[in-house]
Amino acid sequence: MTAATERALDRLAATIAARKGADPDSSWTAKLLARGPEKCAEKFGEEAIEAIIEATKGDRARLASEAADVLYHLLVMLAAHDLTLSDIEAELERREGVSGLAEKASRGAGATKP
Ligand SMILES: N=c1c2ncn([C@@H]3O[C@H](COP(=O)(O)OP(=O)(O)OP(=O)(O)O)[C@@H](O)[C@H]3O)c2ncn1[C@@H]1O[C@H](COP(=O)(O)O)[C@@H](O)[C@H]1O
Repeated sequence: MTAATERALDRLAATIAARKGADPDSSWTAKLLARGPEKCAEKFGEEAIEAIIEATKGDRARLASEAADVLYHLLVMLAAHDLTLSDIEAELERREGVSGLAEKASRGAGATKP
């Protein structure tokens, strides 16, 4: 991830946080949040499936567009649960340096295929 992408993600997260409690008629984000956490999760799921479909087709531009939808809807779903990008970054930092293979072995999960 480039520094520019990080900044865009931070700005988007801040915009989404600012939409909490805003007038639903003034903003798509506010409208989605007003419909509740379950609706936000449903929309995230729909966008994830659209990204999966594009990933199987090989059109990188369309996949990038769908991936942007996924990130936006992920942040909205997290905001619906009062989770911030910082919360997720803290979890990612906690995992840094721990191989997925080692983590899996520590849980006694034997499979070696992803
Ligand atoms: N990044 C996004 C973003 N990505 C997707 N979307 C919206 O998410 C909606 C998805 O709805 P739908 O699933 O119905 O649309 P669809 O995926 O095209 O599906 P179909 O219509 O094909 O069924 C669309 O209206 C998109 O415009 C977004 N809406 C807002 N943002 C960001 O959030 C900011 C604040 O937006 P508002 O809250 O609307 O002010 C914006 O400035 C943007 O930076």
